[in-house]
Amino acid sequence: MMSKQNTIRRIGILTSGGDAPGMNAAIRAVVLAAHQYSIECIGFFHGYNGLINQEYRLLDNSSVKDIIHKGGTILKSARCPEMLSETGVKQAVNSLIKLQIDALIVIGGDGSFNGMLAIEQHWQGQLIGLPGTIDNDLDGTDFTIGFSTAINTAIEAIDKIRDTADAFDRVFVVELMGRHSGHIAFNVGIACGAEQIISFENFNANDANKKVNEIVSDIKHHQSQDHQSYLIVLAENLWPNGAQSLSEQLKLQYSIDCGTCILGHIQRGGSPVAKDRLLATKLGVAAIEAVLVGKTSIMLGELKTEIEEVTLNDAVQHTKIVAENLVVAHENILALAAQNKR
Ligand SMILES: Nc1ncnc2c1ncn2[C@@H]1O[C@H](COP(=O)(O)OP(=O)(O)O)[C@@H](O)[C@H]1O
Ligand SMILES: O=P(O)(O)OC[C@H]1O[C@](O)(COP(=O)(O)O)[C@@H](O)[C@@H]1O
Repeated sequence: MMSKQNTIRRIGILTSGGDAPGMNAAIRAVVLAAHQYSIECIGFFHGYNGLINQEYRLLDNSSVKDIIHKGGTILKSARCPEMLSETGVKQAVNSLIKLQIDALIVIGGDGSFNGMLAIEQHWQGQLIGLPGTIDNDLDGTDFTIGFSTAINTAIEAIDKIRDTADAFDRVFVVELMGRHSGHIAFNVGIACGAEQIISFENFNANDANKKVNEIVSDIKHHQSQDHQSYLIVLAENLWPNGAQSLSEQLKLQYSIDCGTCILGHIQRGGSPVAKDRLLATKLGVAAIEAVLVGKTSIMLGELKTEIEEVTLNDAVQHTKIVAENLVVAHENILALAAQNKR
C-alpha cells in the first residue's frame, strides 16, 4: 500500500467510556510517534463530547511529559449519549471536517468503537481504535489496556480482606467490576484463592436459590473442618439485587457471619503496571504506523506478543470470552479442596 506520510497532516485523539490505567501511556505514544512524522495532534476532551462541542487542544511533546505513570486520562473520558443520535454523529463529523482532521484515534471499549462505526458512515477520514477498558472484553487482543492494573489492584485489596476475614473466620462477598463479562472476576478470584467465584461464565441468575444452598453447605463444611475465612468473588451486575443481597441472605437466613465489600471504582484508578504501560506504548506507536499506510476502520491489539489488527466491525461483534481453562482450573481447584476436606 502506498505511504500516506505526506498527506497526513493532522490527527485527532480521544479517550471514551470507562477510563483505564494506561490510557495516558497510549496518548503519549501516539503524540510522540506523530511528531516524529511532523503530524499535528489534536486532543479532544471528555470523549465524544469534546468532538461534538469542539473542546480540544493541540498536543505537543511537552503535553505528554510525565504522564506515562499516571492513571486516568489527561484528555478526560465520558459517556456521550448524543452519539446515539444521527444529529450527534453529524456534529462530531462536522468538527472533524472543520478542523481538517485526517485520522481519528479513539481509545476505549466496544461502545466507543460503535461510535467510530457511526462516524464512518459520514466521514472519509481514517479511524483507528485502541482497546482501552479494564473489562478485557474485546476480542482481537489478548489483553486490553488497563486490565492488568485493575486485576492487580483488586488482588491487593482482596489479600487485605483475606487478612481480616481470617482473623474472624468470616465469610466475605467481594463484588468486582466487569458488567458483562467475568475476566476480572475469574482472574482475580483464582489469583486470590477465592473459595467461590460467581460470574457470567458459571452462573445463571435463575439458579440463585440453588446456588445459595450450595454455598451454605460448602461454607458449613469448610468451617467445620478448619475454621477459616471464606471468600466469595462475585461479578457485578449478576446476582439478583447485588452482593449486599447475597450477604444479607447468608446472614439473616443462615446465621452466617458475612461481610460485603463492593470494590467499585478503586479498580479503575492508580498508576498503570508495567504490562499496561508497555502494551499502551506499543499500540500507540502502531496506531500512527497504521495511519501512515492508509489503514482505517480497524482496532489494533496484541495477540501472542504480535501487534494485530481486526476490523472495528469484528471488534464490536465478538465479545472475548473468559478462557475456558481458567473456568476449569477453578472447578478443579474446588474439587481438589473438597477431596482434601473429606
Ligand atoms: N451504538 C453506538 N453508536 C454511536 N456511539 C456509541 C454507540 N455506543 C456507544 N457509543 C459511544 O461510545 C461511548 C462509550 O461507550 P460505552 O459503552 O459507555 O463505553 P466503552 O467504550 O468503554 O464500551 C458512549 O457514551 C457513546 O458516546
Ligand atoms: O463509572 P461508570 O460509568 O458507572 O461505569 C462502570 C462500568 O465501567 C467499567 O469500569 C468499564 O466499562 P467500559 O470500559 O466498558 O466503559 C465497568 O467495569 C463498570 O461496570
